[in-house]
Amino acid sequence: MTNQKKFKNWLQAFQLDHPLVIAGPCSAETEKQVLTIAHQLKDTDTSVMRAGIWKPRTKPGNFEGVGKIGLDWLKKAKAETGLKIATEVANKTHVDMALEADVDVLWIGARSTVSPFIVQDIADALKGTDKIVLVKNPVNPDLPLWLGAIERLHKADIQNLGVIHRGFSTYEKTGYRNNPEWQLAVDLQNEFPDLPLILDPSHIAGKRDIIFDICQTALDLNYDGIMVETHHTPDEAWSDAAQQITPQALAQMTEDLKIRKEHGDAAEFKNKLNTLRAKIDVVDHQIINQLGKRMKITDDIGALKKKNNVAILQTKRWNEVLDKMVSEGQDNGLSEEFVTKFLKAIHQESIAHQHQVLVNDKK
Ligand SMILES: O=C(O)C(=O)C[C@]1(C(=O)O)C=C[C@@H](O)C=C1
Repeated sequence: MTNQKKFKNWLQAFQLDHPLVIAGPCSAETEKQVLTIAHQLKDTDTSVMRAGIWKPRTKPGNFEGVGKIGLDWLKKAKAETGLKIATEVANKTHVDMALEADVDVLWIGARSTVSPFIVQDIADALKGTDKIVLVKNPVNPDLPLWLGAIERLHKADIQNLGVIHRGFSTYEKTGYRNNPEWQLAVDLQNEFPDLPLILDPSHIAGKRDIIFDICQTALDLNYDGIMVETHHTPDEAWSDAAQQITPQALAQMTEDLKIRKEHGDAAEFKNKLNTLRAKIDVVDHQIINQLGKRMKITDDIGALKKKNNVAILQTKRWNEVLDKMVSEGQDNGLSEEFVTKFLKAIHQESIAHQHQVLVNDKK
């Protein structure tokens, strides 16, 4: 599958002068709840109302969605407000019911995207549909797996495709419910610049207070839209209460978000940008050179260790290096998360170099 301009067609058909907004509750709970939220969303930038009908939950015993009846409530919401409607599908039965209810946008959840079997079943059930089908990233940060799912749908002749970035599971504590790993979405965008890319800030954040910042980052990275979990009484929501915001908060947020253009034309802007990019090129060059020098020193240490029969991994020393650099990083405006990741990558490379020296006699 290669990038195609026509991937953008369905998005352009919305004729929006702002990013696409998909909003609505994590789960449809009651008819009254769905209709109340729909009417409140009608007065915002929202074009599509979302609601989970079947909810994949980590543990059994939690609320697992209202099922088919929720589709009737969504249909009613569509009839009363003119909003398009969206829900998650995870198997052929869901797909059949959603198509029968004339759901406009169907998305495949992160827990389904991980399984090529599930994705293939859904692709087969959706074959040739003109509905919009969005694929959430798999729970694990695996770009080929994400792309593979999109390709399966593309092969099933589904024309209106897009992706949703909802962040990735991690064992480490990061301050996010699901780590954004922005680089992965940027890599996907580089390969498929015309495939609409929607952000799901709710699942990345896990809590309300950082949703705005996550959305702004995505808009700065040219995302095409946002899908935000929205509830008229978020604290009383039956699922994911902490990450839902009110339709009023959503309206305020979309007003405050800055939409930046991908390209600027003014000559002055171009000149200044070129100057700043030239400065970045110089610094990047220095970073790579210095890293090369550091690795050469590592090789020397490797040779010394070999002679003295000392192990490569020196945890105590490494933790000292890490602590010192995290603190220096903070003085230089670099987050602990970034410095730790950066140094871990250096350490791995260092170990690989020494391994070459000790095992393969490189030096
Ligand atoms: O100090 C050492 O013993 C090294 O080999 C250098 C180094 C590093 O890259 O800084 C590499 C591996 C060790 O685990 C600790 C530190």
